[in-house]
Amino acid sequence: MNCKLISREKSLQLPSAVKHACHAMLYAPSDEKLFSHIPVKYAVLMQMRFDGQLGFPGGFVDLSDRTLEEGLKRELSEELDYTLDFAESDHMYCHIWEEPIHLVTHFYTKRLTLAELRAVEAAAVQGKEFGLETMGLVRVPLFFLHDGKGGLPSFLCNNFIGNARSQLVDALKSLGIVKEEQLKSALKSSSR
Ligand SMILES: O=c1[nH]cnc2c1ncn2[C@H]1C[C@H](O)[C@@H](COP(=O)(O)OP(=O)(O)O)O1
Repeated sequence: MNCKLISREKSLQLPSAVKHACHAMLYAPSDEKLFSHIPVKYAVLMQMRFDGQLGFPGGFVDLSDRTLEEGLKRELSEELDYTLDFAESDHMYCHIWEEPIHLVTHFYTKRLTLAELRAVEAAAVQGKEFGLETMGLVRVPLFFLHDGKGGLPSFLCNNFIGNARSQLVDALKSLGIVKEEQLKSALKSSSR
């Protein structure tokens, strides 16, 4: 992937021709159980985009947005028909891309309650972008089936936009949602 880590501070000093896009991983602790006995532990949201790739909700920051977080809030409200506030502390990291356009992608994570996350899911299907820009929110299967492939390893075999796949893996690791060893094994089986 043709992108490099850059600090948030440096990214904001780049020339105005460089575009900024913000995307967010919404997640919630969950007491749900798969097949009534496998604890799910967390619900993590991604979305199926219009182009058939998986990514996180969000999009380009406009000149009218006073801050990155305001741009993210506006994009989420357009895409998901749900209003969520973001703080600078929700910013996880950002990357600069030189090809195909000069772009900085900012990645945020936001912890919700399960009730809030379900409200986001319910609102999204009513949103004006549902079935158009956004083909639907999906929960990331975080479990591992006995065959070693089903669950997270299979999910990681999908097509992801930009660096959304590594954003997902980094967030699952840094937030302690999936253990490092399990992530390594999921990445290994998904590359076979
Ligand atoms: O989830 C993502 N993670 C990293 N980069 C992403 C993600 N989704 C899109 N992108 C990149 C590639 C796109 O060209 C830009 C803008 O994003 P997009 O969501 O398509 O923007 P609009 O909704 O059209 O504003 O970011």
